[in-house]
Amino acid sequence: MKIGFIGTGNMSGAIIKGIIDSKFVDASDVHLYDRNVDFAKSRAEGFGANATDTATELVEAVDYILLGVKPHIIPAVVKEIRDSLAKNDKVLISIAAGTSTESILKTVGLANMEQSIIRVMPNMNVMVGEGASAVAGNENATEEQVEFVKDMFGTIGKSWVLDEHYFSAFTAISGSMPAYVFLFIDSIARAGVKHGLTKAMADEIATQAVLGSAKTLQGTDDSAWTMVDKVSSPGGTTVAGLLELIDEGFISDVVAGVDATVAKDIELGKQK
Ligand SMILES: NC(=O)C1=CN([C@@H]2O[C@H](COP(=O)(O)OP(=O)(O)OC[C@H]3O[C@@H](n4cnc5c(N)ncnc54)[C@H](O)[C@@H]3O)[C@@H](O)[C@H]2O)C=CC1
Ligand SMILES: O=C(O)[C@@H]1CCC=N1
Repeated sequence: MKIGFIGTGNMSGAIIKGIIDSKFVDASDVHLYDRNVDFAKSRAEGFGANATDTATELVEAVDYILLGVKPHIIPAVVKEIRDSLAKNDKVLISIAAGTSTESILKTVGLANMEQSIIRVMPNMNVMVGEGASAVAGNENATEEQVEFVKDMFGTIGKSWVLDEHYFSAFTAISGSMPAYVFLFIDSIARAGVKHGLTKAMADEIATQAVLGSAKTLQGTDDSAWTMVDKVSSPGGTTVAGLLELIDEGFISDVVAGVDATVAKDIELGKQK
């Protein structure tokens, strides 16, 4: 299968790197187009992939087209490629936050074309093969097409087929989550600096501690909460810090952050 990317910024770049590194696709079967044509060309050169001068040229060249542009740009891009889509049996993939498959069909008049659209919410960690991506097909997408896209994201992390209804929640606890984890790591490291470590050393230690904790949790049947108990020795250091964190609002702060992310995703959807 040939896969095309319209918009080759941060997220597309992470996905392209992931699917080429994992050998899901050969670089020669990847085609890139960006409004900034020179940028797409240099990206393509770096990956050993192809670049096109127009979006319609890209559509002609591939089987699956991933829209890697910001949510508000989606209608303009789909309008641009609508005629090429109509002539061919191509599958559209959208990774845009707050953008339902139905809104893509409606806003750009694809509704009469039985256009297959597959919505994916990945996260930045696809870059290192550790993404967490949700996949949902619209009513025109075949099971085979949905499976193909699930497999594509499954080679660069974990992927689940998920009802679109849950995409806002998924965006909050996965799509946006790397930023929140980076903030957590930075906060931990900063605390280390307060207590005398260098920032470089503290960054490295905090990153490894978070990585190891995630791996430990993945490797056990115990819940996160049970693991909290296992680290907390009676009368020890952990429980002292834990109670202070909870007292200072750690749990409710995290939930409030997730709530705000969900609300923004819903708001983005309404702006269409
Ligand atoms: N950054 C992230 O961690 C994640 C982003 N997303 C979604 O991915 C999408 C892209 O986000 P980023 O990669 O962060 O944005 P970005 O700003 O890094 O990349 C967007 C690219 O689209 C190009 N572009 C703009 N207008 C265009 C047009 N008319 N035709 C062709 N190319 C055009 C820009 O030149 C740019 O290279 C968004 O819809 C976002 O919601 C989803 C999950 C995670
Ligand atoms: O911040 C955003 O809107 C995108 C969606 C998930 C991660 N980045």
